[in-house]
Amino acid sequence: MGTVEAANKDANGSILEKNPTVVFVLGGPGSGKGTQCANIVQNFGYTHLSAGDLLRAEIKSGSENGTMIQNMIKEGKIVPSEVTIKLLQRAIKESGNDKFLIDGFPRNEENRAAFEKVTGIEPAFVLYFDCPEEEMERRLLSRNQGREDDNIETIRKRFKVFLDSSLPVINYYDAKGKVRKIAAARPIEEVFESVKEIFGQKNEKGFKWFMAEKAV
Ligand SMILES: Nc1ncnc2c1ncn2[C@@H]1O[C@H](COP(=O)(O)OP(=O)(O)OP(=O)(O)O)[C@@H](O)[C@H]1O
Ligand SMILES: Nc1ccn([C@@H]2O[C@H](COP(=O)(O)O)[C@@H](O)[C@H]2O)c(=O)n1
Ligand SMILES: [Mg+2]
Repeated sequence: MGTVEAANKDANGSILEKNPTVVFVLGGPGSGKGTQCANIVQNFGYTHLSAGDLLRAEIKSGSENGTMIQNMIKEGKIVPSEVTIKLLQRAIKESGNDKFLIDGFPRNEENRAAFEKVTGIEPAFVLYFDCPEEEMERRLLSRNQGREDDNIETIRKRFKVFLDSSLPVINYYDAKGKVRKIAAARPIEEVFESVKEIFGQKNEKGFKWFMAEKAV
């Protein structure tokens, strides 16, 4: 199968109608990915797909994978890619859109390689919210959304997984010139001003392509 066909394969191996634009939104737990994605959706017409939200919805749906997912999330561990990618592909197909913010994915090398292999999709770029742990910890402990993983014990495990498994994925994309790094330890509106600079400027492919070596 050629690249274009591979790029359009869905969860069942059938061919998707569109070849979507994908932006991966990465950053540590509590760095503000979900908050900023909501702003991007309002301003730039993307569909926001949070891998964590899709996994939590899968638990609630009573799926056969529910208990396994719940246990992984409680431990801050990464759910096998096969499960998460199926959820993402289904959401992409059901959205009817062709522009996606994929938030919290890929979280490790297995996520990254499996998504590329199964879908053939390369991200347009990777938005990386860079935030110190102390700030992320403060935010998570006062989020109050009833998440089972927003307790200090699980938060520490999530930070370790981020450093050990997720940062290498960000470094992988950085080496390909695809990372747009944002200094995230600022007020929400200020962070969004930097985000807008990245989404607001376009070239013939729809984006301003540049090397963001420093956080904007
Ligand atoms: N720039 C900011 N300044 C202060 N608080 C913020 C900022 N951005 C987000 N928050 C708050 O911090 C908490 C975490 O934000 P958010 O849920 O967007 O993070 P996240 O990166 O999606 O986290 P997770 O990976 O755990 O899903 C929320 O309560 C949110 O309101
Ligand atoms: N690619 C992913 C994304 C998330 N998880 C699990 O969900 C938890 C919460 O994710 P958030 O993005 O909402 O913080 C995360 O700690 C993982 O347990 C995953 O397995 N794979
Ligand atoms: Mg989130």
